[in-house]
Amino acid sequence: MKILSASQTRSADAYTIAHEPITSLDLMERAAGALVHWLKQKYTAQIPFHIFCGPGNNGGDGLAAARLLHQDGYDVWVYLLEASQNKSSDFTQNLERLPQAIPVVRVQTEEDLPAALPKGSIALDSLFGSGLSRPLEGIYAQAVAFLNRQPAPVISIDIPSGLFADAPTPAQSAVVQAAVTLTFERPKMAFLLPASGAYAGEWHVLPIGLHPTFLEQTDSPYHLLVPQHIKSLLRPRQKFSHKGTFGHALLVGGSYGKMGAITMSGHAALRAGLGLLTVQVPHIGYTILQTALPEAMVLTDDHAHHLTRFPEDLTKYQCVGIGPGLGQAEASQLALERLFQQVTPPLVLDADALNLVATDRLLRQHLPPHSILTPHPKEFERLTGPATDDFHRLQLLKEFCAQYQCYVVLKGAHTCIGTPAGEFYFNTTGNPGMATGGTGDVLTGILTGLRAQGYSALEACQLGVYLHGLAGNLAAQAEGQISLIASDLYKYLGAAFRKASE
Ligand SMILES: NC(=O)C1=CN([C@@H]2O[C@H](COP(=O)(O)OP(=O)(O)OC[C@H]3O[C@@H](n4cnc5c(N)ncnc54)[C@H](OP(=O)(O)O)[C@@H]3O)[C@@H](O)[C@H]2O)[C@@H](O)CC1
Ligand SMILES: Nc1ncnc2c1ncn2[C@@H]1O[C@H](COP(=O)(O)OP(=O)(O)O)[C@@H](O)[C@H]1O
Ligand SMILES: [K+]
Repeated sequence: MKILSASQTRSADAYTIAHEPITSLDLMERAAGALVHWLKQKYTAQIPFHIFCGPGNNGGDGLAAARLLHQDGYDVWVYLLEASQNKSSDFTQNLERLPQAIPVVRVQTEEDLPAALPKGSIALDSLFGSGLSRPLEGIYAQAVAFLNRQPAPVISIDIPSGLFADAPTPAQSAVVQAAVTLTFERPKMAFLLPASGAYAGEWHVLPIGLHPTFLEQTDSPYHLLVPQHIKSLLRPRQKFSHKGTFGHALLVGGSYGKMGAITMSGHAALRAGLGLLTVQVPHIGYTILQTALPEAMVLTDDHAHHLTRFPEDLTKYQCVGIGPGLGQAEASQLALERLFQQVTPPLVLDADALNLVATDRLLRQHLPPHSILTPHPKEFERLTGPATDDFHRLQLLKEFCAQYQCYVVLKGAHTCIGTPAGEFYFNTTGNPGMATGGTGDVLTGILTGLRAQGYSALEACQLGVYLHGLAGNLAAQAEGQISLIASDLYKYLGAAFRKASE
């Protein structure tokens, strides 16, 4: 699903108004109807709503929602913050349509704000939406500070006021801290990035029937991974298939004290449907692997504690995953240099393999094209240099993927897959329970297992990242987020495959 910029959203609104056709006022009515429908599912008419409206169409949404909630028997208070001269015409018309019975407070100075919102009420933030053109100041910033100190939960309409949809919001700006954001048609980029995403709280997308032709014809490099797409990628097993049908992968890693990482990757690769798995570990890992992962074949390095060489013949493997628990011994770095100078099967590089690539220019220069790299933000910035903000990090991601013709899985709450073609795919599954050691190793195993089965690099990244997060969600449902550990992810991977194919 494409993610649209604020200006594309404006064009989508305009296109819908012209081609459906529908008046702008009626489109706003539809948006407000979707908002109120959502609110009514969640809150009974005993809950009072305090609605803070700005001068633009976002404020217009708030006014229309106030009228609809009032008609449905809810207690509603409206606070008008319209210092701006440019009130939108839909705002003005919705103000005229506001029933007399709704109390309206005109807020021009801080003194006009109430001391506090009554206990048990909900605040709706419709101060500014995607039309925000500069940081909030004066009474608008004061209203934001007021909302942020209320115990009442704040529900933001379309986007937390003060947050830029698709550019960095300057530090120290006044931004509403929403408990929930109800956003129209598509999530905004800002929701997917760590610095800004926290303001949106839990966000829900409300479809408002923007014109499908516009959505189809508009190009965006930014995409969201959605269940329908994931389902379309999954390949069901055929009756006469055999283990050879599902690929043979090699996983390389593990070092003294870090054998768990490669063991978990191995479990995950097999649970991802892989036909055959060989794991290469340093000598001390032999018994550990044979015991903990009897389904895998094991090759041992001559060295007891770390990797010094890759197998001579790699042609029998359809994918090689390198990195979990690898360590950064000089001999391992040399082994990687030798590997990169030959023709290799598709590679998945993680953890210390990435750290070695980051410190060794030769390795970077010879990075085999179409490799999959799976850094967390710190590992990523070791590869590219520091990012000044989340949007700059995406720019670095784009440049890195283009320069090295590789796929980068930039891990986080909304993991982002960067591609050589300059596209970005944001994940929608996963939860903070997954912020625990070893979950990245599990992802490496899943990606290696999928790639070896013949999924393309992009397909493997999309499927792997989505299923890894979905397994995390299913594990959290059963075990809770706090107690979730990395091995739960491959325990629930089967359930994730089943759910994704429903
Ligand atoms: N039919 C449709 O189009 C639909 C639209 N929908 C809704 O519309 C919302 C977008 O509406 P919008 O474009 O009117 O923008 P919005 O954010 O309300 O305010 C812009 C106004 O604020 C002003 N302003 C900006 N920054 C400012 C600042 N820092 N401090 C002070 N003023 C500032 C700016 O003035 P200017 O920048 O020119 O000074 C302008 O006057 C969207 O999020 C969704 O909720 C839905 O109903 C679906 C149908
Ligand atoms: N808050 C979060 N929400 C969703 N997923 C998360 C969150 N925190 C971490 N994850 C996921 O957990 C994994 C952590 O990987 P990584 O940092 O490499 O861990 P490790 O090195 O311990 O294996 C990534 O796939 C990441 O997307
Ligand atoms: K808002």
